[in-house]
Amino acid sequence: MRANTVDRWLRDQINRYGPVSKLSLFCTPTVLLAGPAANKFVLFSSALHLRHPPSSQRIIGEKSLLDLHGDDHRRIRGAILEFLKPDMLKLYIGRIDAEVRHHLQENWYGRTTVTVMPLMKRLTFDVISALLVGLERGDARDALGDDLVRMLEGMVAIPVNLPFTAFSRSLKASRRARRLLERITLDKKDKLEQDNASANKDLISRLLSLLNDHGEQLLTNEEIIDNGIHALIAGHDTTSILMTFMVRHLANDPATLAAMVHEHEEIAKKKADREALDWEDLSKMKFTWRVAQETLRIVPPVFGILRRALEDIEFEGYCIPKGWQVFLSTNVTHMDPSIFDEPAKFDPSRFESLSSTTPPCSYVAFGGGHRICPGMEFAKMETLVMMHYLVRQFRWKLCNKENTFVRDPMPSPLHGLPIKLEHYTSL
Ligand code: HEM
Repeated sequence: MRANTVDRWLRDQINRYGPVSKLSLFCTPTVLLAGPAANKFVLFSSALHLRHPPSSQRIIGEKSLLDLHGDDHRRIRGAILEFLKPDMLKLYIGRIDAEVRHHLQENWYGRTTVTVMPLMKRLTFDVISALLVGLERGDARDALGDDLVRMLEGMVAIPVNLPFTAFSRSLKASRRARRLLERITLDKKDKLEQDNASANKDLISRLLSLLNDHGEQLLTNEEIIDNGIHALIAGHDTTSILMTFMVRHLANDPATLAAMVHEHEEIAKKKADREALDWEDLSKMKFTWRVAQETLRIVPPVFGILRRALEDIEFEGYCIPKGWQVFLSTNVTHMDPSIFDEPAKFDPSRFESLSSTTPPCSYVAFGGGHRICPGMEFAKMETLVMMHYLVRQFRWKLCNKENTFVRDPMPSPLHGLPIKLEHYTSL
């Protein structure tokens, strides 16, 4: 998948054969769909089950949301949302703020060039490992970070467990990460039982403290571990890609950058020196979030959604046979000129009134329906906090003029996006 040819190939396929066509994916007959009606059909249908590359289940574990449906999916998703809902997330802005400042101080400040993508990955990992698993900075966090990278490398690999394959390295990393999460889970359980820890400290503590109607732990330890690993994986590359592509875009769009700087300076004016951002500050970053949404429209980290038909099912007069896959190309809809006027133009103002100007389900960067991304608010918080400090402290120029990216299957800019940095103000 080189130089975003996948996006182009999907667009050509849909232009040639229309919004419903056939192909073979992972050796399985697959219906390719695009458009708002297809988005609604796929995201809301209970006759289509989530399908993912076979290697990912063995890396993440069988009890994660990826493999669950119906009541089990609702129970675990509900538990995860107990942590990821805005009321809870409000409690964590200070910690995200501290991680972002530390990251900038360690990795950006005093440098003349940096490579953005690996740094954004490091930052998102630091934030999610602190808030989802409760790991402080140190060796255990670093080891989990290395294992997470290895796990991600094997997610779409051929699932053959032979020595020296990406898949076998991923499985080993997954076993190590699982052992670490198991130790952390048992330790937190002990502390919670002795009333020696807060149930709201992180996702694992929150999941451990949820009880069913009989007063028993709602989720088993295995469910907690598998879903902890899944949340780490789901939250790592996605948010770092968003922030990387925002940096790439802002380098060549002084008007958007100036509007963002203005928004953040207004917020900073009312803060004491070194005071952390709070929920109210984030609620004022409306323009910045529109810039993020527009970035996700043009370069969605998740460019397609895969499902499997549980029974024969009809869409717009076509029968999709039981067992077939459905691949929903979300990026093709995002770039459809009949829905988004001048789709290649970067225009954050589209998001001022998106629902009145586009058909429902046109914008699906975070999915939709019962599997809509539960980490959306979390990703929003991380992105807004990072952008607040970045645009106030730095100016930058791209080292590579070529404006392309590869998909593998997540998008990544050329050479990880090296930039020349200029320091604007100090921390
Ligand atoms: C810019 C950042 C992000 C983007 C673009 C994104 C996108 C998505 C999309 C499109 C889906 C739906 C996939 C489908 O229907 O098959 C999804 C699901 C999911 N995301 Fe995100 N995500 C982001 C950040 C996060 C974060 C930070 C977390 C965790 C803290 C997270 C956790 C999850 C989980 C657990 C699911 C599975 C939900 C389910 O199956 O019920 N995501 N995400």
